[in-house]
Amino acid sequence: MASPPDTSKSIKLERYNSYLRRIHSTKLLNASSKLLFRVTLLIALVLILFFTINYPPLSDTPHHVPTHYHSFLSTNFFTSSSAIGGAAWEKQVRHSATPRRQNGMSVLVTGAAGFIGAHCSLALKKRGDGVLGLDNFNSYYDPSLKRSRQDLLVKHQIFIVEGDLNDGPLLTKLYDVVTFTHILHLAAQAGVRYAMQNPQSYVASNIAGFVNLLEVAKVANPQPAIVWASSSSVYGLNTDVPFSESHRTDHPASLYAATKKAGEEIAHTYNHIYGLSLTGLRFFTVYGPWGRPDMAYYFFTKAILQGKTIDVYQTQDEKEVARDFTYIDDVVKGCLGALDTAEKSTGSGGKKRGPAQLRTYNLGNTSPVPVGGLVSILESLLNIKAKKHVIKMPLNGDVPFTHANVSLAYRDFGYKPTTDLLTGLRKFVKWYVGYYEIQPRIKKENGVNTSNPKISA
Ligand SMILES: O=C(O)[C@H]1O[C@H](OP(=O)(O)OP(=O)(O)OC[C@H]2O[C@@H](n3ccc(=O)[nH]c3=O)[C@H](O)[C@@H]2O)[C@H](O)[C@@H](O)[C@H]1O
Repeated sequence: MASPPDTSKSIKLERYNSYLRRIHSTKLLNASSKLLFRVTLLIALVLILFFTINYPPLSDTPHHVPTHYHSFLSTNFFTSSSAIGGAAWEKQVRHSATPRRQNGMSVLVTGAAGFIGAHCSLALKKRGDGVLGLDNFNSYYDPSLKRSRQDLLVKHQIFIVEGDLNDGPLLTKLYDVVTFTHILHLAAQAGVRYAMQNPQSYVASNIAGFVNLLEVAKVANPQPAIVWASSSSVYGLNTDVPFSESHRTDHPASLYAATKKAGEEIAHTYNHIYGLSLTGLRFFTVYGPWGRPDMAYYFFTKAILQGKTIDVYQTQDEKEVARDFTYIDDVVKGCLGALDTAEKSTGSGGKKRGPAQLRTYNLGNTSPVPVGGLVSILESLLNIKAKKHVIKMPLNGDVPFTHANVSLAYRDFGYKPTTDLLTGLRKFVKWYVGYYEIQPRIKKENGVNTSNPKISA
């Protein structure tokens, strides 16, 4: 009989093989679960990234501008202040916007850290109206000047929200917190000549930004009355003098002027369709303390003090170029007059309920001065002879002259400019040398001293 086969070896082998299979399958399982874990992690990260980019939380970021506007906005736009949307922030917003007098207004001032915006904000606050500022603090000119204006406003309990006109959710949020009775819309891309360098910034602020503001205002309940900054530049190459509101404005000389003119047409549309009360103010070369460094009177002062040459423009036929320079305090009175006489908007729920007020006014000085005259006044106030380089005006959007007829503004809200160029520039120079801590060779008899002057609004 054959001996039975020795199975012990094959059983051992089988057990060993099964052990190896188990180890192998466990390893496989481990490897596949690791892979699964990594893939899940990656998907989660991608999803988080996607939602963060497309739906940024309102409360976490002060600036949430639609991505397609990013290219229009200056890099400085992204400087941040306190987080928007929190309880502390809402408290500041409410406090700033609450009027302190009976029947006072609650005004949203856009461009509040700007030249005219800062002066108007102070004037409104001083008489007991509530003011909330909005400004993007862009770097078109030295933002530290805007910060200094902000410091001044903060001292007067005026809070400026740091944000952009194109930020719809932010504007909506402001309306959720405050029932504004009025908007004084002064935020804009200003400057005639800069439009050749950065045309898109004019479209972004003066057209897209304005439309965005009106879109939010039209659905507000109640709708606010809006007073906003147009410009004397809309008269373009008009030769009828003085410029009256009924004159032609369809031949602008710069893109800046064209965007302001577009603003006037846009205002007409929102008034017509939605019953928004709209008043456009055509400002004529506004100057004064805390002014804009991109304007001629300002950078001429700087250049004269530094002994640098200034370009003084002439027309092509060698005539003097002239401007109806208007002092800031006069313009502030005009802005407040326009706000005081603005009628209520008539729409509600985004629908017009009746005809609403639509107005346009010149706010000028009614007495043009040639640029040469401006330079002579500065020479005399600074007691320094300017190094003048008289050249023909380059084709840069400038117009040869401006001259306002202000009878409409006088009739409707008593607008009457009272400051001549010498008086206004004296106040400007006094502020300038104080602000920049300059000790110029200023004649005492010019009434300019170097003590640090206060804003005169
Ligand atoms: O009323 C307005 O709606 C506009 O006013 C202002 O524009 P303008 O009236 O052009 O003021 P501004 O630049 O100070 O030039 C003053 C004079 O100096 C001449 N000028 C200028 C530069 C130069 O180098 N040389 C020179 O002679 C120049 O030819 C001009 O005659 C605002 O900037 C603008 O934002 C808008 O608000």
